[in-house]
Amino acid sequence: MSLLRSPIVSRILSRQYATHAAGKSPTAIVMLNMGGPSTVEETHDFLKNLFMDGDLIPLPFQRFLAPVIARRRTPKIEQQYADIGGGSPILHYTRLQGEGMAQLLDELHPETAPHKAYVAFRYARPLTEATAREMREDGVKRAVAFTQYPQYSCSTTGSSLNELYRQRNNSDMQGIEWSVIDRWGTHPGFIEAVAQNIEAALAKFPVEKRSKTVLLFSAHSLPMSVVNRGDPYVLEVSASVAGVMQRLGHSNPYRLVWQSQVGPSAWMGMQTSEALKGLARLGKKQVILVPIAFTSDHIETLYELDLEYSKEARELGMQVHRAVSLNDSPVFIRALADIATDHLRDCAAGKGSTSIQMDLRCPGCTNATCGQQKAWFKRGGR
Ligand SMILES: C=CC1=C(C)c2cc3[nH]c(cc4nc(cc5[nH]c(cc1n2)c(C)c5CCC(=O)O)C(CCC(=O)O)=C4C)c(C)c3C=C
Ligand SMILES: [Fe+2]
Ligand SMILES: [Fe+2]
Repeated sequence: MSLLRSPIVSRILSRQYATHAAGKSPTAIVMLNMGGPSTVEETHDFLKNLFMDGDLIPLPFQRFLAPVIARRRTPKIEQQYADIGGGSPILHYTRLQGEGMAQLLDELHPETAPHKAYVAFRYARPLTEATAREMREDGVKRAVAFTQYPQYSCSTTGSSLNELYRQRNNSDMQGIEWSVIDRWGTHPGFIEAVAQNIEAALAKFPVEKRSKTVLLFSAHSLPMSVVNRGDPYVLEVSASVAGVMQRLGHSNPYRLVWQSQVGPSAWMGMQTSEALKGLARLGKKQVILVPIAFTSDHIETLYELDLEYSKEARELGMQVHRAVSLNDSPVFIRALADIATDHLRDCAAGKGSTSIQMDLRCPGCTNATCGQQKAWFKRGGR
């Protein structure tokens, strides 16, 4: 079937036509995430943008060092994207999730309809500038910055919000009223979607082995320098794990471990790969790996968990399955729509344009942009 004739594409086109015909500018729901290279060739630009980001990796002489590090790292990471099928699926799934969410939102919150999902990535296309251009062309006057990181960190959601703030004087951004959905790691719909994927993975083990299977929740680690300045990410990931375990009725033993450390500094542990080795040594050989801090597949699930760690674990005689990522889960897409609905209702009720928690900077934060950004969003982006 040609792409243009597929039911999902024709539904989206007819919604866009209806919006245009009604002459009403859409309420923009801007899906913020880091992004990933959609093709292997985009890997270098992705890494360069990533290492240029002082909110994620503050480097001395950043403008000079970042391109050097990116170039050196590119061949290894290109190979990893080639090994997972030729690129990151983040854009594919973010668009799918956003379009599904916007459709549900039109029904759940008709007061602000029509809704249109936009994607603004921090390090890969579409970058914030391109998204802002698209929003101006659509005549957007009201926008919700909706982080796609369930748990807040200054190095992830904070970085995306700082970038939106830096772009505020861009002519495409003028006249837009903003509000922010800055975290949602304990939302019941998110918890339910993760729990259902764990149950499906548990079903792969024979009934008599199921309750002994260890659930190993794995999240991208953070440098200890970030944790120690009071970043809320570790606390919020832990809260997500607690929520999932409560929903599962504490049916299994579990741990939260951390993956994907980069570079020589100290990072939050225990590392996922070490935890698997430790469990093998203790004779706990049935494990389910559960990605808990990302909403779609990416290099950390498809390469690190599925290819690297699972292979190592099998060599230690372990049986390891991975809970699938949220990707196209309808339960998750409904959760996104519910989160956005609650937010739009709260805004209409005058309850503020960000969460109360977003107002509080990390006690050790010395990044002036963080403070200015929070104040700007609190004023509705004015
Ligand atoms: C919640 C998720 C993530 C946090 C927190 C996070 C922090 C963080 N990351 C780096 C450095 C790198 N991350 C890289 C890739 C990458 N990171 C995440 C998520 C989080 N990062 C994802 C989903 C991805 C992959 C994207 C995809 O596959 O599409 C990379 C590039 C890959 C590599 O070179 O290894 C780097 C570098 C730091 C320093 C950091 C906290 C400060
Ligand atoms: Fe990362
Ligand atoms: Fe900060």
